[in-house]
Amino acid sequence: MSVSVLGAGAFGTALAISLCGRGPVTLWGRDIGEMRTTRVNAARLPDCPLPDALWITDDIAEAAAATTILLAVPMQKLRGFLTDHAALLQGKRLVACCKGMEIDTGLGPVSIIAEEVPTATAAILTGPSFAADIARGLPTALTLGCADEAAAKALQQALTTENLRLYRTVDTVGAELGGALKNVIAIACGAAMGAGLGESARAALLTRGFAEMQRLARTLDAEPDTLAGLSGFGDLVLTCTSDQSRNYRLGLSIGEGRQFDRTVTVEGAATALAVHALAQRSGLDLPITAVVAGLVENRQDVTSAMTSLLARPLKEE
Ligand SMILES: NC(=O)C1=CN([C@@H]2O[C@H](COP(=O)(O)OP(=O)(O)OC[C@H]3O[C@@H](n4cnc5c(N)ncnc54)[C@H](O)[C@@H]3O)[C@@H](O)[C@H]2O)C=CC1
Ligand SMILES: O=C(CO)COP(=O)(O)O
Repeated sequence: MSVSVLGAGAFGTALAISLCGRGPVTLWGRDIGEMRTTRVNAARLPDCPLPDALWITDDIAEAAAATTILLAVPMQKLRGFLTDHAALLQGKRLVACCKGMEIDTGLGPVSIIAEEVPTATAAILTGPSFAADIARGLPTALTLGCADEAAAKALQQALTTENLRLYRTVDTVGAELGGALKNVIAIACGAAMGAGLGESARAALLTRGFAEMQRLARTLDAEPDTLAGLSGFGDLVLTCTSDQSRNYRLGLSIGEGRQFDRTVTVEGAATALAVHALAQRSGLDLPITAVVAGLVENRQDVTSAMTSLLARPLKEE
């Protein structure tokens, strides 16, 4: 199975480095700059030399010749990317590596692949993993979601490396939701920590955030077990507790009243708006998501957000 990674940002580069442990890999990027000559992604992973087995190209047709293609572009860019290159991607195994829900439709990456490249086998790779950890060869466990069980098994075999252990599921909706929503809750946790509300407040937000993830998952017919796994609970814990996370750091800056660099990829901001709109359409109660949507749109500050959460009617856990 030949493998290419499309998108040479932090995550795409890290996955490509790791997969080189199994054989040659092609990495495509529109901004590969000097990567080909310096053999390092200086902008994203400056301390991680690129292995010899990694072929870097800006020729999308060359990269799309592989049978298995990892899509590592940001969530809100995925549909446009697929539309632009659909002819090259028909019939391939396409593995989404982005986390989030599309702001205009509320759809996750697997659904978007199915809409834009209907002849492809759509899968998702998600779970607790910082690009820098993967690129350095640190042990990482991820979820590979694909509705076609045979394809899921084949992809699990093909994409597992010495340090990257993949579990598989056919519940792609659950896998998508976990990765999307944990970023929203991480913004909430960062905001609470940035505002000095303390570790207990963070634990409460993380736990009640997990309840929101499960509530939405039930509504969308995802498996509760998937949400309790790496792609849900696992990634929630990682992202809500580490300032390596850009979503958590955006929250911190909101809580501290600092500006945040809006060019940084922070998937939870758009996803909060997408999920909040979805919740309003379906009459679903997702209060933490609602306040995060308010925070990222500057409609609310952290103090009023916390006050509104604490003033909610008392209920059974
Ligand atoms: N960085 C990390 O630790 C992890 C990231 N992810 C996910 O991976 C996805 C990508 O994130 P990162 O690689 O970290 O972001 P990044 O900001 O480092 O890289 C994004 C890359 O996508 C490229 N890109 C943007 N729009 C494009 C378009 N229209 N066509 C082609 N290329 C385009 C950019 O040029 C850039 O190279 C996100 O959904 C993120 O949630 C998942 C797990 C870990
Ligand atoms: O998804 C991630 C870890 O699993 C990376 O988190 P950030 O996008 O918040 O940096």
